[in-house]
Amino acid sequence: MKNRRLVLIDGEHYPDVTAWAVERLGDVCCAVFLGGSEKIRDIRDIEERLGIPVYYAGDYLAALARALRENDVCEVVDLSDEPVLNYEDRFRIASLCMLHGVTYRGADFTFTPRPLKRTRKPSLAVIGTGKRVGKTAVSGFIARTLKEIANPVIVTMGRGGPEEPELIEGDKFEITPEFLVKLAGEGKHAASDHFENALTSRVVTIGCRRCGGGMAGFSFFDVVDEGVKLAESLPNDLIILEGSGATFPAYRADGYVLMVSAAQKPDFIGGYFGPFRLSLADIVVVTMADSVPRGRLRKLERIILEINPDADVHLTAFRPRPLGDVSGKRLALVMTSGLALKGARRYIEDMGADVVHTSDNLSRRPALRKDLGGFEGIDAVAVELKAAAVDVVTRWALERGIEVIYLDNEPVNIDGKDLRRAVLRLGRSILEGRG
Ligand SMILES: Nc1ncnc2c1ncn2[C@@H]1O[C@H](COP(=O)(O)OP(=O)(O)OP(=O)(O)O)[C@@H](O)[C@H]1O
Ligand SMILES: O=C(O)[C@@H](COP(=O)(O)O)OP(=O)(O)O
Repeated sequence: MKNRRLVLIDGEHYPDVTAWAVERLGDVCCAVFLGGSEKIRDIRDIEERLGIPVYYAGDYLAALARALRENDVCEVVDLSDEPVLNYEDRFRIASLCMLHGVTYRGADFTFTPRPLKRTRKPSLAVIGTGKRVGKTAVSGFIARTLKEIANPVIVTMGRGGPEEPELIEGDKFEITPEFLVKLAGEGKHAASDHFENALTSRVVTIGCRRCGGGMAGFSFFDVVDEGVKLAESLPNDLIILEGSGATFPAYRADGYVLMVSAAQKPDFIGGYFGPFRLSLADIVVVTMADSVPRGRLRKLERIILEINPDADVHLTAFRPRPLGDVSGKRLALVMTSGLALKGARRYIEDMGADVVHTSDNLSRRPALRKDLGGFEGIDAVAVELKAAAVDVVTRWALERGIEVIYLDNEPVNIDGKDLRRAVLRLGRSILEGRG
């Protein structure tokens, strides 16, 4: 029965002290010995004193993983402490507990995962280690790629999403600037991910709302369950579950693609709850890999493969994919960051555009409005469908009769591998595995 406890113990406590704590806890089915030898002679002494199985291995995480596989526990209680465990150790243990869906509780902390539900239809989760790491860009790429073998629907969960799941039949109608400005006029976040995915990939999308995000990746409140229920009722045969920021839907998907930005602090990938997300991943897409030195990329790859040796790691960069013709036009180019702008500008100019104005303030409305004031003599504005792209930029352009060309970000491999083939392989294994 799932209300039993596993305790973490060490040799820095006298066996009598550990036994006393186990007695006070109650309902303990087994223990994992983490190390330390100061106050014990032999692990078998502890096992005899406690009268429960004690798991032990050179690598305590391996011992804990085995104990969790072999025992149906609801929580792991940490009766250890410094110097056997430090902060890094505890976050590695916490990640493993989240992966197994069990609570990790210590003297002054508790990490509790949300139960991961299963979708009835085959599902693929597209999650990330942070905001703007490329989930939406890659999720759209995945949807366009898997349209070759499936009929996908993308369920998103943005902080600007609707209270009731909103169905956008991106496969049936073209999303225009006028349509989006009308939505913004109704008070909606018209740059929300479900609009962006429908626009860039011409697939069915369902927008949901979430508020708050924990450290392991769970949102505080969301309406994803209702969104998945709607997706299950549609004729689509594959559900793509897109995360938001560093949170992701509380579902055990059939496959995972994890986005990691090369620009993020390595500690956030290899530490805290990075190992939890990395352990879920079938494919790890390192985005913006062209914006950091090779040595840093190699270090990031080492971190990823040490934690998940089976992950298929792809080093990628983004290339702008205008959803309209930019050639021969005098353009204002508007994006969310200076790095993005620098990366995209030359590709847009190689397509024959004359970029005469730029702004990297798409997420900073006052500065963006100031930049717009200086956009003179342009034929069109090219803008990502994010942040203030509709309620500020698109509205400004339409009021002046200026064309709006939305930009998608297309992931391209810079490591000689083929992300498209990897996605097709994963998609096929999910469909066949659940077919
Ligand atoms: N060459 C580049 N270098 C750095 N950043 C880039 C480059 N090209 C595009 N970008 C940025 O990468 C980001 C990818 O955004 P995207 O919305 O796909 O991420 P996300 O993880 O889905 O974000 P959110 O959590 O907001 O949904 C965009 O903000 C884009 O401006
Ligand atoms: O509200 C949404 O759908 C997304 C995208 O909106 P922008 O960030 O692009 O404005 O925000 P998220 O909460 O995922 O960061």
